[in-house]
Amino acid sequence: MFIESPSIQLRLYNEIKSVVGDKKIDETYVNKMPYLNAFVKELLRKHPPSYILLTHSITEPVKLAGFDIPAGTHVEIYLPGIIEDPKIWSNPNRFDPDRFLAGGETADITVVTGVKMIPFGVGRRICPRLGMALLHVSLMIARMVQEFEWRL
Ligand code: HEM
Repeated sequence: MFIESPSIQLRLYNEIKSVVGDKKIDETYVNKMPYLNAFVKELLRKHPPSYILLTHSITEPVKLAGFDIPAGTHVEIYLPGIIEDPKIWSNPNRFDPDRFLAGGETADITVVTGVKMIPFGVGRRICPRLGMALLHVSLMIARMVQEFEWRL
């Protein structure tokens, strides 16, 4: 997304430059970069690596969104139902890291305080390596932007 948007790429680059200088970015800097963190969050909101989470099997009859689901049913969670819902997000189809900055929208990716954004799933089977994944995605993006200027 930063390749399509030079202004986003420039903000990422400027933040890296101001925090890291000429050193190579490593994991110790990632928490000091609010724009990078907002960018990665928006990336996982708008373009989660998988649009359908892992299948879950219903162990006892349950009502979901008004539907009676019998035990034994396999349930697929389709993320665009949440990602594209204007009741949940303002301008949901717009890629906009700023939505997470300056008191704007919030989303708890660990899903402790609410289910709004679930690229890593939710509940007991939530991705156990969520922290490691966030760090690696952040570092990959930051290194790409630090080393090169990307164009379409
Ligand atoms: C951006 C990267 C990643 C994303 C988006 C992601 C997403 C997910 C999702 C959606 C699930 C299913 C949760 C559910 O059942 O509802 C999951 C499960 C899992 N993930 Fe990840 N994951 C990522 C990276 C990783 C990494 C780096 C590791 C390990 C080093 C990992 C290990 C696992 C394991 C072991 C499970 C199964 C957990 C269980 O069923 O109890 N994931 N992940």
